[in-house]
Amino acid sequence: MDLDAVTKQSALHAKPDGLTLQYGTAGFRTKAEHLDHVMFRMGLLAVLRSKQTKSTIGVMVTASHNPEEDNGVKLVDPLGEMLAPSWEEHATCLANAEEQDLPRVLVDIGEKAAVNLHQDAFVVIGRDTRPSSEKLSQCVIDGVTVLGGQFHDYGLLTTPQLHYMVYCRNTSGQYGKATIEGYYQKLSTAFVELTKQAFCSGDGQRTLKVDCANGIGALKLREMKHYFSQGLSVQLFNDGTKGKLNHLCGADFVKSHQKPPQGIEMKSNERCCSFDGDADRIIYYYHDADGQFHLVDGDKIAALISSFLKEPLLEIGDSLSLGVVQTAYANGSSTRYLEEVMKVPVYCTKTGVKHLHHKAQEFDIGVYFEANGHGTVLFSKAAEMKIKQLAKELEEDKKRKAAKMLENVIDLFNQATGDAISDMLVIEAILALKGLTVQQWDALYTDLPNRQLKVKVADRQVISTTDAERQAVKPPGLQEAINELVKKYRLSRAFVRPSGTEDIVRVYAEADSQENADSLAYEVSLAVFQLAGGIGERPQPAESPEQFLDDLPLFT
Ligand SMILES: CC(=O)N[C@H]1[C@@H](OP(=O)(O)O)O[C@H](CO)[C@@H](O)[C@@H]1O
Ligand SMILES: [Mg+2]
Repeated sequence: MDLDAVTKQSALHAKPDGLTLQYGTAGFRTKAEHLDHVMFRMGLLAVLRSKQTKSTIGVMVTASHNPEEDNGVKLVDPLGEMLAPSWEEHATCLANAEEQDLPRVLVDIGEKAAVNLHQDAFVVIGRDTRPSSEKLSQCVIDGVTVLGGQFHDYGLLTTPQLHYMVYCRNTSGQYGKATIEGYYQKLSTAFVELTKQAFCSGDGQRTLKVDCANGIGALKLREMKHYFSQGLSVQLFNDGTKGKLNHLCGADFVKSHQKPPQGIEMKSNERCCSFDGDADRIIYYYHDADGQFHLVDGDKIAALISSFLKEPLLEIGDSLSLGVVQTAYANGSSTRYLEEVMKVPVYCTKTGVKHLHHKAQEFDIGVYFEANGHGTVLFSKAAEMKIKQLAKELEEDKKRKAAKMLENVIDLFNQATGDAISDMLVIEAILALKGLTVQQWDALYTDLPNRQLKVKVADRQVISTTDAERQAVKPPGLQEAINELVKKYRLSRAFVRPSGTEDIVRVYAEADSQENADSLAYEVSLAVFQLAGGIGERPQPAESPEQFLDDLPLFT
């Protein structure tokens, strides 16, 4: 390592005094103007990680669903998965080192992680459409270059596309071609193959309205839609030509406000969906004939996919294990439906896709979705080989068809991470094959009314949790208070946890009616405010439930 060169270059990306940041649930996120040094240093770290794993490492510049003025960065590990937890710690140390300590911290990480510095390094970089992203990705490149790493800058990509590129490059192209064209072709071929049957049976062409959150999803979907246009016609809204990124639109807005985005024309019973700002989440919704809004969220996506997969799995007669992974935010009705009606085992992990992804890897087929629409389905290598073999060998027509169908499903899902475009195509294929309308899909089960709130406290780390974040162990008395409040309502459940991406505590409550879910959420917020050091205004009862969401400024 040429540490003099690092020191010199680093001075051009100097760290603001006193700024400390944490590698959180989804990497570093804050106001874009504070990220120059973080980007440079993540370029350095990506080189070390690449040398250590002897693999290509990805760096994605994005702040997903957060406001346009924010930005962020995360590293992608060799098989397209999130950075290993021990390296998250290195990332935090490196990002927070004062200028004069940087060389020492760098050497330290190299030693602790036993990095062979003579090894070559290769880093791939992608960025979203934020105005700050281009300059910030140049800072990453400066960091990679000063440590002698090679790189390929893909420029504008969705987050899942960058994960895909990393996965392809580290499996010598076996997963697919590491180009944008390769991504489009792999997914659309699988989609067209999968839906051939449905469209032969005269269902005709289907249309879907897509709110692209004024983000990267719009650019990429516009390029891609020609590849699958015989099977599905997508109409793009909030395509970034006018509106601001994630402002009053996108998957996060729709899910948390439980209302449609601005900028989309919805006719009754039309199927619509929203991506988030970096196109790794998707949420569906529609207006019924009475003009009532219905949200079809990540839990319902998991239910649709699991019920679809069960059939061909039974047909091929091989006992491949299927499991569904959720978080505590999953609607209670969805868990009940999956366990009691679908008879599939359901597991709950901590919030954050890396936890769900990890758990889903334990099954032959692991379905995981956060309620907010981030998820995918993972097929173990063994399951994939088995299915491919059966698709080739089986004589009996029905069985072979089922295996072929599963083969295409494997190709259509992004095996590296949740992907709005890939999930959209899977969902559209399932609806077409099953002849289901969005209303019929929505009717699989009825969501329990629920409410999510945010509470500001002086230090959110005073709350610690256990049991996949469903129980608070600290501060003393908080869990007891929640238990008492929950007892007052029917079909009720509530929990609190410090957010990993915002400087707030999140409160979740569900109950038999919206009114009760709102009051329970309010009462629990008050308990948090009182017992966990609330600051600012005390939580108010929900005159307009949205006031809670709108009043609190995002920290990220
Ligand atoms: C309740 C909720 O939606 N939490 C989100 C949010 O995490 P928090 O730790 O809750 O801030 O951002 C994460 C990253 O995008 C996402 O994985 C997660 O689901
Ligand atoms: Mg996202």
